[in-house]
Amino acid sequence: MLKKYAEVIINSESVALDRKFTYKVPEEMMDSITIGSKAMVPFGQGNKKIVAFVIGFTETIDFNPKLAKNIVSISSEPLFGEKELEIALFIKEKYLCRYIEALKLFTPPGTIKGSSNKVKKVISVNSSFNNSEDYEKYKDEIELIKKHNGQFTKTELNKNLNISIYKINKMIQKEILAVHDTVVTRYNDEEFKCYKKVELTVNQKRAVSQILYSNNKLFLIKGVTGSGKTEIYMNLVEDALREDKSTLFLVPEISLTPQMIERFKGRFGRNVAVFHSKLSEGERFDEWQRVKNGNVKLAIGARSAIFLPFQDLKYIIIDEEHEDTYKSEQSPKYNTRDVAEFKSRQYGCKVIYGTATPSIKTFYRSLKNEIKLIELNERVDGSAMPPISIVDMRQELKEGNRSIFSRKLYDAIKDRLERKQQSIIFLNRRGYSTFVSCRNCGYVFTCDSCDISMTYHKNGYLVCHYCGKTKEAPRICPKCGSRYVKFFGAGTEQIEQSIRKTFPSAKVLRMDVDTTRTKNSHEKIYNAFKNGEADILVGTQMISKGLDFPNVSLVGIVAADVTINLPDYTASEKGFQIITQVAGRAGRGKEKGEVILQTYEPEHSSIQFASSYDYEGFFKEEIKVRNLMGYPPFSDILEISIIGENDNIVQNASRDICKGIKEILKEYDKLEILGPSACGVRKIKDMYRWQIIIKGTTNDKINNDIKNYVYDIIKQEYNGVKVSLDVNPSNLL
Ligand SMILES: Nc1ncnc2c1ncn2[C@@H]1O[C@H](COP(=O)(O)OP(=O)(O)OP(=O)(O)O)[C@@H](O)[C@H]1O
Ligand SMILES: [Zn+2]
Repeated sequence: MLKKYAEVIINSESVALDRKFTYKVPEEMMDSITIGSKAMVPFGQGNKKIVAFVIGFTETIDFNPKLAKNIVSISSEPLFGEKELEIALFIKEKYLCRYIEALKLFTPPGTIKGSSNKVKKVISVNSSFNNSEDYEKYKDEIELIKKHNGQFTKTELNKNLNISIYKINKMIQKEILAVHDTVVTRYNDEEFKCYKKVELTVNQKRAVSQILYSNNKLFLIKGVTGSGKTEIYMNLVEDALREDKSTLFLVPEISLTPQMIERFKGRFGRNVAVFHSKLSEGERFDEWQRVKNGNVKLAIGARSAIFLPFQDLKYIIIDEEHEDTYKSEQSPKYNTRDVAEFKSRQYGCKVIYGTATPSIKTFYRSLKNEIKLIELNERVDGSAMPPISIVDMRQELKEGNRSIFSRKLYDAIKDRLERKQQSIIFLNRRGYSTFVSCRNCGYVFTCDSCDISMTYHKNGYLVCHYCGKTKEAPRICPKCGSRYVKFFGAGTEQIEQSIRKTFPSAKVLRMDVDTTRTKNSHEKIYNAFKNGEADILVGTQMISKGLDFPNVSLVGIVAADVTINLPDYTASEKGFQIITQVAGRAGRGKEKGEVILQTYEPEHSSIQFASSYDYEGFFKEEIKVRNLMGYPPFSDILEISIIGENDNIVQNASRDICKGIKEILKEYDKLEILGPSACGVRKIKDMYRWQIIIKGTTNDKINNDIKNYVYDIIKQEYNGVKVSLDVNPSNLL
């Protein structure tokens, strides 16, 4: 086709501009313009030049050709290719986002703004230099610099090799030294200790060859904690490398632990790209380029790494498959699993899901043979799974124990301290006390901006975990003036404090959002615990997965109830998963492991099944409930959130929208429309939140019809209100 006209998407967040625009391609550009070209185009009345992305070509247009404007210029290299465009369009349709949002997923970080390689001016000895008189004079410096040719800048030479700036300048003047630009690598180039290859167990070998030789494209490795899944992944990476092909290894953000990177870089060398949200834009740019240039054949990354520009993928591995973080919560609200499977269809690569506790949906798909199931039911060393004993905390209270620790957990911690073994104490709640209330009138201290109680932190402040607002902890109730202000519930801070008090000799570390804010803090805590500098690690879900410390023989779950009681249809699933995962941290070395689980609801099915490591039992029961209630995997969910500053207006808008949607969906009697109702947390950051939920067998067309309708009514009638749509959100809170 002649590239007479180009269809472009304007780089703008405005909903009104969310469509294709057509521009004329000047003749001199016809050869170089392609899909993915970044173009400058004149726009609007004033013909202001703005950035746009080329997504297609056409020979005819449906308006007066005289009105077609010319593209002004294009970038020398396209930012994305046809395959990437296909995925972007898939995401736009399925996850109801705008063109530009979907396209931006594929543009290298910062390139729209004009980021580029970082260069610095380094110095080396001029290759043509041969003046013996000068050589004698500067002999020492020349020899020194030669050893580090092209490595240092002027100031670095001065600092590292102790040569005066004056001398350096002089030598440059005399053309002994030459200055030139070099690209600075902004990725971590650290060398890691070799992570030795091991002989695979029979089960691991079987898993690897099933993946290698089967015609299936999708696999689920369901392997108990400590069954050696990582080693299987590494064998796949090697298999790809043998053919000079690439592997993408995805992990949840919080599992992107130093341990993981250490292992992969220790096995495969420095040429491993690492990609996650804590990197700076420059670092992300450089990693992106390394992949694009084919300089790395393996990337480890969190969700967004799925968009790295690999063209020769053989495997996409998704570790801890059950994790929520594979679903994006911001627009585009894509599900990484869907994108991976789309890529599999495009490139023919295999997708491997791995976890000890598959999500209900993925396991269900494996039973229907959409995904090939591979099971590993034993730990690598054949050791038993650490037994989980349940402690009923109601009974403890009855018998006069008011402490956070049951007697059993107390004894176990004490025992490990004596035997110089390590313990992990888990509580999925940070802070000191979960909420503060007045015993006299019942007043609960809540955040002014959010409909949520504030958490007491040890520094004497109340903190809102939704918006981060703080206020000084009160002594007197602001409502009734009483002095009986009491702190309820425990968080990780209090656990830490409590352990320090009860076991003064114990060395304790804490890992949660509050202790890992700075860049390398996570790594420091991890290393300290690994090196045996502490006896006890206290933490939230951050410590629940992936960690492999052989000296940990005790895991204490302080209050399992926290994880199973969220008002959401996935609560049981999440509860089961997290208990199993944390329990799996125990007994991974020579010592036998033990898990003590404290709860007020020992009869809860998640707790019962988890305590006997009975995934199948749990699944059977949960899938029944889902079927009965019509929840996924038996339906799809479209969640429409309506958000605004004024609760009344938000409610009114929600009702109107709901009415309209009922009208649109009236032929689809199998779809259930729930709401409008206030969200689980009704107000966050001063914004009121309502939701409408559509449940049933929806499809892209229905969803897009609803999207268009909703955006229209908002535009026309409810200017101050925002809506967002989410397809199969990971929870409905
Ligand atoms: N074939 C093997 N021989 C000896 N040791 C092995 C072998 N495979 C794995 N290991 C070791 O077993 C331990 C557990 O493996 P790994 O961390 O991969 O488990 P996992 O299945 O990923 O568990 P989790 O789900 O808890 O993360 C590691 O210390 C690993 O080095
Ligand atoms: Zn708040």
